[in-house]
Parts: sequence; C-alpha cells; structure tokens
Amino acid sequence: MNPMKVGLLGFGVVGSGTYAVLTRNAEEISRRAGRQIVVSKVATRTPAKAVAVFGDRVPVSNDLAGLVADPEVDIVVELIGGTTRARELVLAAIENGKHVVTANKALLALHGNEIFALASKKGVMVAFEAAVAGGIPIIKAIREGLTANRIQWLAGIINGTTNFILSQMREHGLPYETVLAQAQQLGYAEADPAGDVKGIDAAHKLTLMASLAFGIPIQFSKAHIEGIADLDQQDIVYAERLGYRIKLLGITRRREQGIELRVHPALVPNKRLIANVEGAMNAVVVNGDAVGDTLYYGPGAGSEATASAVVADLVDVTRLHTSDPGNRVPHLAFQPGALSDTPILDMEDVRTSYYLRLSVEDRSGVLADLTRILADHQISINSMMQEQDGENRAIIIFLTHEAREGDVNTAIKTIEAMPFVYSSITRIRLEHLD
Ligand SMILES: NC(=O)C1=CN([C@@H]2O[C@H](COP(=O)(O)OP(=O)(O)OC[C@H]3O[C@@H](n4cnc5c(N)ncnc54)[C@H](O)[C@@H]3O)[C@@H](O)[C@H]2O)C=CC1
Ligand SMILES: N[C@@H](CC=O)C(=O)O
Ligand code: NA
Repeated sequence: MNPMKVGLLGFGVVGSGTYAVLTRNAEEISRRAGRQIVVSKVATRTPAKAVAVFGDRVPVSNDLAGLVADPEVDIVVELIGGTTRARELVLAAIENGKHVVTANKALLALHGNEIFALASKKGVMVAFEAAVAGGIPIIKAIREGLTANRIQWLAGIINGTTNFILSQMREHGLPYETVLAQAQQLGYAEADPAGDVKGIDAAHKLTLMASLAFGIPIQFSKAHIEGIADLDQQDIVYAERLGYRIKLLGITRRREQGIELRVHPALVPNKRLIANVEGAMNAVVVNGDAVGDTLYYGPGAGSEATASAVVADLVDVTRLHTSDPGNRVPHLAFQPGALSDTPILDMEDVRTSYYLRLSVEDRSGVLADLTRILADHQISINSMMQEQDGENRAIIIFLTHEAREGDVNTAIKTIEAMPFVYSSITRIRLEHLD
C-alpha cells in the first residue's frame, strides 16, 4: 500500500520532534497504522534548520500555501502556532480535502467552531490531541474512553510553565520573578510568557476540554481567566501550613443553571494526587457519573512528548481516512447537530470555597464584626487561623464553606471598608475537587 503522505507546516520544537519520532519508530508505527506514514514535504518560515535535517530527501520551502494545496499531501500537520496564518492555512487545507493534525490550542479555542464545521462539511478529520496537555492522551480519554459517562466536572493543571513556577516558589521560597526567569531559561515558558502566566494558555485547553466533556460549542470568550502573577509567597506558605498546595487550575463543572468555566490559582488539599503534581508536569482529573474520578498525568509540553500526541493522531487519521465520515468520532465528542446551548455561568454565579487573608486591628470585637459580615452574605466559615502581625495587628485567615462568588465579592468590599481592616483582602479559591 502507498505510504500516507504528511506535509509539515513549521519545523520548530514540535515539528522536529514529530519527524524524529516518526522516523525512529517508523517500523512499529506502520505495523500499527497498516501502512507507512512519511513526511513528504515541509514548509516553514526559515527552512535552513529543516534542510539540514532532510537534505535533498524531502522538499523543504517557505511556501506554506503551496504545501496545503499540493495534491500529493494527504495530511497537513500544522505546527506553526498563532491564530491568523494558521487559521488561513488550516481552512485552506480542509477546503482542499486534506485531513489536518494540529497542536495549536490557541487556534482551536478561538476558531475551532469554524474549523470543525468546515471539516465536517468536507468530510475530513481535524485531530488535536497535542493541543491539550501535550503528550497526555486526554482528548482520547474524554472523547472515547469516558463516552459512557455523564461527565460532572474536570479539573487540571494544564500549563507546565506556571506549575513549574509555583513548585519552585513553594520548595525553594524563591520570588516569582526569579523563578519565571528560570522557567524561561529551561525552555518551559514561551518567548513571551504572558500567555502562560496570565492563564490564557490554560484557558485555551480548558475551553476545548469543556466542549468535549459537555457537548457545547467552544466558547473561549466566556472563560473566567486569572493567572499567577499576583500570587504572594506568604500565601503559598500559609496554604502549606493549613494542609493545601496552591495550583493554577482549569476547572469546568456542570451545575443546574449552567457550566462553570474558569482558570485561576486555587488551594487544593495536599492529600489529593493532583496537589502533588510538581514541576512542568500536567494532570487532569475527570469525574464521570459511572466511573467516578479518573486521573491523567504526564508531560504537557516538550518536543517528543508533544510529538507523541501528534504521531498518535497521524496513526488515527491513517487508520480512519477511508471510513465513512458520518461514522467517525465527532470532533467535539458529540454529534455536531447535537451540541447543547447550556450557558456558561458568569463568574459571579460560581460556587466554591475560599481562602481569605487580611490584616486587622488586634482588639476585641473585630472578629465578631468580621464573622457577622460574612454571615450576612451567606458565607459560612469552615476554619480560621490568627497570628500576631506586629503590635496591635493580627493576620486572619478564613477558610470558608462553599459560597457564591458574587456574595463573596460584596462581603470583601464591605470588610475592606471597615476602619479596623488594614489591608485589602487576599482571596484565593479553595477546591476540594469532589
Ligand atoms: N512546545 C511545546 O511543548 C508545545 C507546543 N504546542 C503547540 O505546538 C505549536 C508549535 O509550537 P513549537 O514547535 O513549540 O513552536 P516553535 O516556535 O518552536 O516552532 C514554530 C515553527 O513554525 C515556524 N513558523 C512560525 N510562524 C510561521 C509563519 N507564519 N509562517 C511560516 N512558518 C512559521 C517557525 O519558523 C518554526 O519553525 C504551537 O501551536 C504550540 O502552542 C503544543 C503543546 C506543547
Ligand atoms: N507553554 C505551554 C506549552 C504547552 O502547551 C506550557 O507551559 O504548558
Ligand atoms: Na494531549
């Protein structure tokens, strides 16, 4: 049988890893796929690196539009990143009847609905395992392995850079800026790490997982996104003393009124497996009504780890490309005509627990006033800690039971206006993950 011909767009970290894995494991991959999968063409902005690898065995150019139009290419692998040029090329490839494999979570979070609709119309596959949690086969797990379940919620550490930063801050007590520079040096962070530290990269991945879990269109613009830049070292230390770790979590949960879709730092009980995921590793917990909790752990980034997912998609596409498009696994796990219009909840309507830290005057009556204000806003205290903070000052930390975010916001404003409160309140959500 003729080999399946792959056109590679981009030859950076993931592009070069994809070629390395495809080549090294060629024999096993063809035994699995039923035929050989070969890179037949490469197009990238600066071809020198690829030319050095391919020599004259494979044509390498900077003609990306030419590659997606080439009748000899069966599958286009988009690994250039970004959302403008990548969108044009992916749509053109689909228009030309080619299957697409991409690692580009930003592209799919912003333009996935359009891309999947066109792909369904054209009867081609767009595979994206590498786009969420890199090498962890989480798309496969949610879309196929858990298909019997009504998924209730999922939560994940889905950005390696921020998890590395938080781990280093906790273990070595280093300030945020120092650790971020370290993450950049080690190559975990992007050249511009803003998307990582602001939580945007995690929100791209979470938005895709929410669609797969709940059968809703991709709605990145409705995600609530907070990053880790404002986290204070002292809260990492207090959290530890209270039996928690602070993690940047992506959480999506089905509620009666709608779906929560949020990325923010959170205290997680340190007895939870996910609280012990350290460094640049990723992990996702998925809760289904039949199976209960399942946990997926592994490298969310890196050249060959991400390539592992890209190549798995290539094998899937190779196995399935002659199948009836109507019988393939739907892009978003649910049939395109069966997506639901369940709304994404406003952050004000999210319910969770909270860690609240504030500095107050140390005199009688203060605690009573604080607890009264919290009670007035339907916020019930689970536990509290108090310690001296210089003369006549005390630091108070409340851990609350589940409360409505909007009520917590109002209570915080009321408390901050009290004359005996010396600081703004530090509020970090607390997730029991049950
Ligand atoms: N690096 C990683 O660990 C992971 C990356 N990804 C995703 O994989 C994709 C690729 O990432 P990397 O390989 O890390 O990036 P990279 O920056 O190492 O490589 C990008 C390649 O595409 C080329 N390129 C970029 N823009 C281009 C344009 N407009 N026209 C022509 N060529 C262009 C570059 O010259 C380079 O060869 C991105 O979407 C990224 O988000 C996903 C999971 C993990
Ligand atoms: N910058 C990302 C790379 C993979 O998606 C991360 O840090 O996780
Ligand atoms: Na993955």
